[in-house]
Amino acid sequence: MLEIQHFKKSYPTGFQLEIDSLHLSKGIHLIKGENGSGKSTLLKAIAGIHDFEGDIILDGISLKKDPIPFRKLVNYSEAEPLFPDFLSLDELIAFVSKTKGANNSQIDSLKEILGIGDFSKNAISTYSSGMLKKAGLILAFLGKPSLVILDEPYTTIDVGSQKRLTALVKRELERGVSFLLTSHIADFEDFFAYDSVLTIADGNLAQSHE
Ligand SMILES: Nc1ncnc2c1ncn2[C@@H]1O[C@H](COP(=O)(O)OP(=O)(O)OP(=O)(O)O)[C@@H](O)[C@H]1O
Repeated sequence: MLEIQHFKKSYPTGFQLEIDSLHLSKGIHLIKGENGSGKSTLLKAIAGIHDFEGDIILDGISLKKDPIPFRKLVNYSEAEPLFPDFLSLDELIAFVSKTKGANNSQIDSLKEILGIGDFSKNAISTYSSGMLKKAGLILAFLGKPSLVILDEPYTTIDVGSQKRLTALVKRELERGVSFLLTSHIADFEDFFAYDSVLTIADGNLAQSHE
């Protein structure tokens, strides 16, 4: 499903993450690591958000050679999502739905699952932290992604929404969507039957198969 080749990302602060070669099979994968170890750095690169050395290939499509078709296949929910304050979530959903090919029935169903009520009509500037997280999450499920990246998906959302999110991830997995997740929740390793666990430490990544 996903191949990472000769990956290197460094920041002016001196932080560097290097992955010579990594293969992720179709399914669900967990990324673990301490604060500041480089999890979000890797996820942003896979989502095509920031530059890096090397290449990432999803379903045979190279991010470096074919960035637009690649990005159509990847959906990403940030740990701390930021959106323009003056837009409403409904406006964001309409925009992303056009690019990702989502229809109204998918939008309505995702809104119900994630507990997104009338607040989606209001400007982002009025949202609580949980509402903001739900905004990021719904956008990550729109259309027909091959890979959904969820960075800290459970932070700040209420317990009912957490349970429905878990069921949603399991349903989409059965439909053939792959997932890459991070979480600092203590027993998160028990939430899903991961196909592999990736551990980042000291700028390097190790993979173990469950
Ligand atoms: N835009 C940036 N510019 C410079 N340094 C950055 C930038 N983003 C992240 N870093 C640095 O890169 C390192 C890895 O950060 P990253 O956000 O990937 O960690 P993380 O594993 O996701 O952490 P956390 O668990 O706290 O979310 C940190 O040392 C951080 O300070």
